[in-house]
Amino acid sequence: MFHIKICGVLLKTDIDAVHRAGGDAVGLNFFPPSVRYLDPQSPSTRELSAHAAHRLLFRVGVFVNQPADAIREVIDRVGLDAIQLHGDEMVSDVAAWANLGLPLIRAVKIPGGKLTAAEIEARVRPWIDAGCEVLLDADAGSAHGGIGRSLDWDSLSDWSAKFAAVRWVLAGGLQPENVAEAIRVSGARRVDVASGVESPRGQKSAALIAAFCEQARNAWG
Ligand SMILES: O=C(O)c1ccccc1N[C@@H]1O[C@H](COP(=O)(O)O)[C@@H](O)[C@H]1O
Repeated sequence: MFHIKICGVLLKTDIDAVHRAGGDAVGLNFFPPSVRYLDPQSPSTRELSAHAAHRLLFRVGVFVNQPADAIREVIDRVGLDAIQLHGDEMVSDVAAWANLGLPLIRAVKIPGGKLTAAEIEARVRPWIDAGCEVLLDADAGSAHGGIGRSLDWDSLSDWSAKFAAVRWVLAGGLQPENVAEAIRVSGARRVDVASGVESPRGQKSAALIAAFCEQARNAWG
């Protein structure tokens, strides 16, 4: 689906920076409390999404606890390529979102500290079996995401080695300084970042986006 996703873009210049840096996806955030929130009713959000499509970037809509009907309205109005469910959604409800006809990415919140491969697998497996791709992020409490908290990459390495067929995305606390190490230790083939490429918080930095993408690509060789 993508290798490097820069999440929470707000401006066309952010999208141009992702394109220049060699990222292949952007996240459009539709969670109102987030500093990265985009109003789906605003014409500028549709223009932003169209600009990402023009740059051939994969557009992922980030939603928190939104019913399928509400997400359908955003898709129709803004244009998206995939849906990221980043709240407390229940796997038993997945059919409603699957009916929207776009790939589903489930953010699985992983608690801090060491976990066994079996403990991670227990959290991930129901979503994989329901047809979702999974993005592993730190538990951010009521913020749900985007707070720069890292996972225990060693634990992920044990899990991904045992369950090598699972396609997954590493998120949580990544930044230019640690993304190569995170990839090396965890074995991630895909990464996602929001706060780690911002300065100040909420404002994407073209220099940090470029450094992040370069470090990730170098780590993959
Ligand atoms: O970015 C946000 O504000 C956000 C809000 C609610 C749900 C998800 C959000 N972002 C996602 O969280 C991960 C991790 O963020 P960070 O890199 O640790 O700052 C991010 O990649 C987004 O997919």
